Amino acid sequence: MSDDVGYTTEQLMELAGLSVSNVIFKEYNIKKFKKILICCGPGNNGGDGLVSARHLKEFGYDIKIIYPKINNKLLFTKLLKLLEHYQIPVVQSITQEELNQHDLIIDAIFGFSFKGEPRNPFDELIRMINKSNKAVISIDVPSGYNINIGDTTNSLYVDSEMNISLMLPKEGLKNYKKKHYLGGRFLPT
Ligand SMILES: NC(=O)C1=CN([C@@H]2O[C@H](COP(=O)(O)OP(=O)(O)OC[C@H]3O[C@@H](n4cnc5c(N)ncnc54)[C@H](O)[C@@H]3O)[C@@H](O)[C@H]2O)[C@H](O)CC1
Repeated sequence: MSDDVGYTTEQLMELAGLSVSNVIFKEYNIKKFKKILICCGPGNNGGDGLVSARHLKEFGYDIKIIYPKINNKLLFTKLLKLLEHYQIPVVQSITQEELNQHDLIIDAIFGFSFKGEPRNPFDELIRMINKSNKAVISIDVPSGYNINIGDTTNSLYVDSEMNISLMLPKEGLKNYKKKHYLGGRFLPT
């Protein structure tokens, strides 16, 4: 699959994961934020998380991935294989206590294809992230946000301190008040 400027999803994901890693390296001092947990969802947003894991490990961070619903498409199988080579642990469930042992949490659970309210097991994971009081950053959109209207009353979403939008900020982030980066591939207008 490719977009209208000829990049494959794999290439765009690689650019996205690299951009995310560069922002984290700039913003989160490696001594203070050594241990990073990357929470990956079942779609391409989760794929961005899997890519950034590899780059962040190259930068020197200790990385662990929680990936509750593994995507069986070839692209994801290849990404997981690479992570094995990098000796990055991938688990399918985590306790609150284990999650709290990290210095920084990356929310790569849902991006622009999220709909409705987060379902099991991601609802519980989002609650655990919000309970942790750790630094949390979101990729593309805070998971659980309605991408058209943002956070809605009573909705469950990741309360991150920073968002890294990919390509262009989504409509729902119009009133986003936290730190906000733009990364990934910039499409010509
Ligand atoms: N070409 C691009 O624009 C690129 C985008 N990138 C990133 O990919 C995401 C969008 O990816 P996509 O696969 O379309 O969807 P998501 O990752 O957002 O999630 C889909 C996944 O989630 C499940 N799901 C949806 N709603 C729920 C729910 N309420 N509860 C539980 N599960 C839900 C759904 O079934 C799917 O399995 C974009 O934001 C960027 O981060 C890449 O960078 C590549 C290029």
